[in-house]
Amino acid sequence: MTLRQPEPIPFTLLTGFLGAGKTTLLNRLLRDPALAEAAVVVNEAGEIGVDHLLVEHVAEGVVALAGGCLCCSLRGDLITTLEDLLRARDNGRVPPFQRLVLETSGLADPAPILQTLTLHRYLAMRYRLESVVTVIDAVTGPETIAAHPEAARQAAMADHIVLSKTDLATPEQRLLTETLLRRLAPAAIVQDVRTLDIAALLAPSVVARAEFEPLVEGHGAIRTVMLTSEAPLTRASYDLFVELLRSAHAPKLLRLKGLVKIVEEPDRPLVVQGVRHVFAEPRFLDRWPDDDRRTRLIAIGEGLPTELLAGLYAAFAGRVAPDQPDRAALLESPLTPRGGGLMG
Ligand SMILES: Nc1nc2c(ncn2[C@@H]2O[C@H](COP(=O)(O)OP(=O)(O)OP(=O)(O)O)[C@@H](O)[C@H]2O)c(=O)[nH]1
Repeated sequence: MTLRQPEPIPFTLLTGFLGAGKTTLLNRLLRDPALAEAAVVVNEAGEIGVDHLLVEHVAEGVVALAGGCLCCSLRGDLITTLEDLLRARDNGRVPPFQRLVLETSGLADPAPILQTLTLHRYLAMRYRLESVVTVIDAVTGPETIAAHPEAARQAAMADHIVLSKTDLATPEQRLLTETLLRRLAPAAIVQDVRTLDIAALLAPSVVARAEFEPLVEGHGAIRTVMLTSEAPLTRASYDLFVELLRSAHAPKLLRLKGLVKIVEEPDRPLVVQGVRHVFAEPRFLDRWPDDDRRTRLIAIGEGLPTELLAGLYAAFAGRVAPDQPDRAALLESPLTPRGGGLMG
């Protein structure tokens, strides 16, 4: 009697630069019946990830791989995670998921991740790479690609590109992004997120993917700072904290995201979502996604001094809602760096 090889599980790599819209897209995909039986692995560069908390709907099927970047320090962890998932599936400890989606951190170079998965004998037998889906911000895409080699690689390795923020882009910005993508990824199928065809997005790639050597390890001067705090902020202090970060440091603050503990709403965390100077309207989750009820913020920027972000947060957490004179004082405070400050 011969043992039948199990069918390989289709696997989609979801990538895109910091804040491009990967998690937003993932949440949308996971609501689609085509992905109802998917396992999801989310990687983040911070010591403690928050992205997996922001992935809705599949709380139990989401595995977070935080603590480093998959393309640098976490390759071994990725192998272990994917092996563990298979074992749990084979033993019936998790439902027999029919697809794997791996969301990379925004700074990941996809090449070493693909190499890890395609060169590993067992994983290559059990998972079949179906496509690389790259999310590109239609507003900031060209600027990001010009400044960050990781972003250029993510675009160049895509089978499918999803253009996000097309609702915000001017016709000129969009044209510039599309023109650049035609040069960088001529074979990729480009879709607007607003008119997304999910079936087409999940279809196996038919174009042979070019081989890429991994980038040199590390991501230059980009650093991730994780802030955790028991101390809650009042809603007014939160608004001021963000206003300060945004006005004084946005040029070098690539990403700020996480959950904030708010005095007035102890049972619901406030979700912070900032990409450069653009901050989404903050919203409360219905409840804390896990037992950890601390503020957890991740800031990613060029040369971020941890102490300053923590100091700024502490300055706001330590006071009740500042009134106008206090606010003026804070804006003048030495904690409020200017010209090459927090991120400089
Ligand atoms: N207007 C608009 N906002 C969007 C769109 N896609 C994402 N966003 C917003 O952009 C911000 C970042 O989105 P995320 O989905 O968290 O981006 P990400 O790529 O997962 O971010 P990282 O994991 O930090 O790299 C959030 O505030 C989203 O609501 C879009 O198509 N239009």
